[in-house]
Amino acid sequence: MNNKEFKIQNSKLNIILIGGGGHCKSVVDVIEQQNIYTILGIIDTKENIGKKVLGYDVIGCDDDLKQFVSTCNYALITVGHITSNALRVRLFNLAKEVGFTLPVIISPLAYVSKHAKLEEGTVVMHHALVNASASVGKNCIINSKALVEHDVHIEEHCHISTGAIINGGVHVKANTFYGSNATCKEYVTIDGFIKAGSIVK
Ligand SMILES: CC(=O)SCCNC(=O)CCNC(=O)[C@H](O)C(C)(C)COP(=O)(O)OP(=O)(O)OC[C@H]1O[C@@H](n2cnc3c(N)ncnc32)[C@H](O)[C@@H]1OP(=O)(O)O
Repeated sequence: MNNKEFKIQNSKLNIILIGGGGHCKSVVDVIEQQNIYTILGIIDTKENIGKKVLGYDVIGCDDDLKQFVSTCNYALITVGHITSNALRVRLFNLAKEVGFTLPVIISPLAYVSKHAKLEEGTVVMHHALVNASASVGKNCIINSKALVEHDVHIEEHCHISTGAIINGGVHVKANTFYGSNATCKEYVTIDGFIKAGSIVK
């Protein structure tokens, strides 16, 4: 390794991922492509400590979170959200409480307008598009190939699933699950559980 490579590797920021299931795997891929953070390990249930997710060690469970803050400033909630987001919300609040910073993670394969605003702990996955004047609250998942159009306002703790379309000016209330391939009329308000493939008018 030459000097330049060494400096680049050491200038990367450490992050831990909280939740070691399927969504975690997709987020690992985004973070690896982004090449800004070094994944120190995964937090999952006690039974899974010592196992690996895509080569990264499960290093602890929720109870251990506080001990990692001194070696790692950054964390992201990588538990998924389909039937309920209660666990994502609880872990987000816990991570904040113990002192982690929850960054915005954007895939290098996504497009996020410089006129859009994203809040802490939100992830924008591969090939998603967030257009001008859109805003996305904290701890949201904008999943692969989702389209969030101009002037959309998404409140906190929402999951906009794979391939979903949110047309211009729509307001998505907090904790909403918006299923894969769902679409909607422009400037409507969306709240709750929207099934995959729905049309919201
Ligand atoms: C990377 C990724 O994989 S992102 C994954 C994104 N996944 C999706 O978009 C699919 C989400 N699921 C759905 O939209 C629906 O389950 C469907 C459309 C696939 C099936 O719907 P239906 O056949 O009409 O089934 P039904 O209405 O009985 O609901 C089935 C499931 O939907 C979910 N569901 C339906 N309504 C609700 C609701 N109001 N709140 C929470 N969950 C609900 C539950 O998971 C339910 O499972 P259960 O059997 O444990 O209750």
